[in-house]
Order: sequence, then C-alpha cells, then structure tokens
Amino acid sequence: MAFSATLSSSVSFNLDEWLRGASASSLRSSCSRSGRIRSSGAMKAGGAPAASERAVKAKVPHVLTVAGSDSGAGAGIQADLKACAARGVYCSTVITAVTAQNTVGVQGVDNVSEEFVAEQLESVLSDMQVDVVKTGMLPSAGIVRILSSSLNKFQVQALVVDPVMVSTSGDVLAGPSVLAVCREVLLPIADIVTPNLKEASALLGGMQLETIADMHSAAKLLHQMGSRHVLVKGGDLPGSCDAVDVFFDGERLHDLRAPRVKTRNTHGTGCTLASCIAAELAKGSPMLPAVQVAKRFVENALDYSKEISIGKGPQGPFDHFLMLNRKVHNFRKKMILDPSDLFLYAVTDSGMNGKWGRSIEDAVKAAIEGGATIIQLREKDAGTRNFLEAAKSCMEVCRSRGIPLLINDRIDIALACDADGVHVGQSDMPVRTARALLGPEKIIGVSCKTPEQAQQAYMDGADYIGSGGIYPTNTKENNLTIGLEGLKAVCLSSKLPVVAIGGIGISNAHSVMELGLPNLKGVAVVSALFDRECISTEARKLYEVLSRTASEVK
Ligand SMILES: Cc1ncc(COP(=O)(O)OP(=O)(O)O)c(N)n1
Ligand SMILES: Cc1nc(C(=O)O)sc1CCOP(=O)(O)O
Ligand SMILES: [Mg+2]
Repeated sequence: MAFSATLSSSVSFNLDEWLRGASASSLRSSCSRSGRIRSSGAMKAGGAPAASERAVKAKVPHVLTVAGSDSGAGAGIQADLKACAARGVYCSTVITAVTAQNTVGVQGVDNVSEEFVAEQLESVLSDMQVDVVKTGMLPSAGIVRILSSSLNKFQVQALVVDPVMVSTSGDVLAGPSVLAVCREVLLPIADIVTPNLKEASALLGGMQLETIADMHSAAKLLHQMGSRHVLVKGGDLPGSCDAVDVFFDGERLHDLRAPRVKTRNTHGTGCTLASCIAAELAKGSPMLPAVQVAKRFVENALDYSKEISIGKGPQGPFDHFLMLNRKVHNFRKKMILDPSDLFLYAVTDSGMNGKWGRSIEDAVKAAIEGGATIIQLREKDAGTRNFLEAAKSCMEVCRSRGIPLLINDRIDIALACDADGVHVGQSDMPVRTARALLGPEKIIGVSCKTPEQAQQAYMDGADYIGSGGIYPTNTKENNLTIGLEGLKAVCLSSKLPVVAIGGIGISNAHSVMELGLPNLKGVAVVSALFDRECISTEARKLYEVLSRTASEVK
C-alpha cells in the first residue's frame, strides 16, 4: 500500500525512505542486543532526506499478525485486525489455525499445515514492508520453528510475542511442546513477551504466581530467557480492585496500575493488547509508551463495551471502535437529510432564551410544536458541560418527534450527544474534516455567501447550504448582507439544497420563497421565533406563510 504525492516546494524527498531511516535508525541506535527496539526516550529522525528524490511516498506502519482465526471474532486474527485498524496501522495476517469458537468456548480447531503457514509468511514478508510481527496462537512446534526461520530470513523492527496457550474459556490452544520451542527459539528474539499469569507460570515451568511480588520475579525470569521486555498481565490476580500489569525492561520494574473494568466482555483482551503494542511500535514508539497506550486503549474499549451483549456465553467480545453501544447503532431511522426538512429551520440562541427565561429544551419543544422541521442548537455563550447536557435533552425531544437536530460549530458536542449533524461556517472546521470525524451518516450544513463557496460546499461533501444574510440582522454581529440577489447567485451555482438565513421573519419570508428557485428549500430563523413571547405561535404563523408561498410558486 503506497500513497504518493509530489512536493511543490523546491526541496523534496522520499518520505518512505526518510520514515524507514528515521524509525529504523532511531530504534536500532537505542538497542543494546541485536538492535531493535528501545526502552524509552524521544525518537529522532535519521539522516537528511535525499534532496534529489521528487516522489514522496507515505510509509504506512505495518503489523503482521501470525495467529489463529476466531470464528466469533472476539479474539485471534479478527481482534488483531480490529485493534490495528483502530490504532491506524495496516495489518496483514498469517493464519496458523482456524478455530470454531464463540462466547461459550472453543468447539473445534483445525491447524493450518506447516507448509501453508510457511507459504503465507513468504507471501507477506517477501512483498510487504512489515515493521512489526506479532504472534498469537502458534499451535505446533513446527509452526514456531517455521516462524523463527522466516524472521531470520526477513528482518523486521520488532517481534511481539503473545504466548497464547489457553483461551479465555479455558480451552488449550497450544501444548507443552509448543511452549518448549517458544522458550528455545522465540523468546530469545522477542522484543516483548506478554503472558497472563497462567501463561507466565507455564513458561516458567509451573511457578506459582499469586502476588505482585511473584509477578516481579516472573518478569525478571522471563527476561533472562531472552525477551528484551516483559509484560506480565495481572488481570487474573485475585483480590485486587486494580488491574496491575508488571513491565520489566531489563533494568527497572514498572507496576502499570489501572482500575479494573467490571464487564463480561473481555474475550480477546490479550490479543488486542499485544496488537496495540505492536501497532504503537510500528508507528515508531519506544516500548514503555507503546505498552501504556495499548493498556489504556484496552481499558477504554472495555469500559465503552460494558453494555453490549453478543453471544450467550460467559465472556463476550468488546468493541474496538467504541461504537456499538451508541444509540446510532440501535437500528433507529437515520436522519439523512431530506431537503424538505429545511422548510422551517429553527436556530436557537442562548441569549434570547435567557432573556425570556426559557430552557433550551422548552424552546426547542415549542418550535417543533409550531411546525419547525429542523432544529439547530446555536449556543454561543453556553459552557461546554451545560451545552452538552442541554444537547442530550434536546436530542431526546427531537428524536421522539422525528425532527433532525444539528449542532452549530461544535463537532465535539455533536459527537458526544450523537446529534444528527452539524452546521459549520467558512471559518469553522472544514466540511471534509467534520465529515471524517462524524462519519457518512451525519448531516453537514455549511454557510455560503458566494457561488465559489457554494461550489466548494458541494465538492467537500456538504448536505446543504445556509445562505445569508438575506436581510440585515441583529442576531449575528458584523454579518455581511448578500440580499436576494446574493441568495439567487448561490442557489444557481450549487446542486445542493439551500436554506436562506438572516433577518427573515413573518413579514418577509414570502419575498424570499417567491424567488421560486428549485433548490431553495426554506428559511432559517432565530429571532423571529426565539426572541418572541410565544415561540409556537410565531412558528405556526411562519409555517403558514411558507406553505402559502410554496403553493403559489408551484
Ligand atoms: C442554517 C444556517 N446558516 C448559516 C449559519 C451561520 O453559520 P456561521 O457562518 O458558522 O455563523 P455562526 O452561526 O456560527 O455564527 C447558521 N448558523 N445556520
Ligand atoms: C446565524 C446567522 N447566520 C447568518 C448568515 O448570514 O450566515 S445570519 C444569522 C443570524 C440569523 O438570525 P435572525 O434570524 O435573528 O436574523
Ligand atoms: Mg459557525
């Protein structure tokens, strides 16, 4: 996978080479043994880029996972792919075994032949520039030996060994002969080994691990077996309300402590943690920060996934993308914009609500009662916490009434309250960036005063245009008035639906809508509703004017 671009300036360089040089040299320079990964410290770029190179290729950080497939997709190859994707890293896969598995347990295992594991390794490593290899289920001693000789043939930056022996359900995935070969050929070349208590105990010949002091001893012994860094995971340690993992870099022991997340959905945490470590290393991180980031990612994902329910067994999978428990996935009707939603667009104003002593929720309810077809929360003075709380309540109000709710300017609030979309202006977050953050199913409106802006809005993937100010307004300071001519120019230059805004009310809405432009779908108003004693009455009157005009221009 390669992305190329050309630098416009006179100084250009090969980014691929530079990145490779940067991470490889900085990683190598800090490694005392055979020279791969460092323990800590800031990354420095390698030598100066070759000025003669014109093409710039972005090197994509790449993890190769060598592991088993989990049909339930909570652990194994599937967890590795999700973890790497969530951490923004490319992940290739060599499958060592196919398991028939679900949240109840492992019903069957079919090992991939050693020859075919070798073939997969050759295919990936001979072609792709793999940064980090991460191992999971290695079901036979032969497969471990094949992997070890592949790693001899093809150099990678780091090797992360997750010594998978027993599944979360207690099923054995790799026997004692595998352990012996792991000790013999993998640990000596591992940059980190990440056993849980059972696996650490098995690697150490049955050593009892019941306390953090035992974990310290285990980490030191595993380090003596050759792994440059060791992470002994204490998730199963009894009697602790914290999850304590012990990290050893050959010199210092670190107790990595975090509150234990109480959840059924822990299937695949080991695979995910190791993959995240691999992903961070592939991005160029030193080892300790890679482990800390990975641990925090897993904690966060477990916390977000507490409510989800997949499968009937005792240990469910969790959500690597922190998305499954959002209401947006509860099969509710998506609020993809219907242009007719722009007909009577009510935009709130915290100052006006304050003046009339109304809550935002009450103002929104009244506007909808009077006929508003879409709501925008434009709360310029609200503090973030208050705004978010109000936005959540307004979401309930709007959702129960089937009315889309958009947030003005604040993408963070829109994300946090799962709003139907946002409205941004020319100096707010660009539409493309907002789209990347919000995803394909949210509505994005953008303010345009000129045909050029309107054309750009379409190119950027906006859903509608807000165009104004049609008339002078006191609601928005220093707002340029473009008039009906300006509105016409915007409408004619864009394929997007347009809503007119600025100084519009019952007295002049007719003049706007009688332009009869096909993509002019309605009016957006602030003071005409919210700076009035009775919002619903005003909304009703405005709705009538708009309806009458619409039937006239038909
Ligand atoms: C429907 C609609 N159109 C235009 C605007 C103005 O947005 P913007 O230019 O970002 O100015 P502020 O509203 O943020 O002051 C709008 N809010 N809604
Ligand atoms: C928020 C806003 N945007 C405008 C633009 O021209 O883009 S005018 C405006 C204020 C609209 O308030 P009222 O309906 O009270 O005039
Ligand atoms: Mg704005």
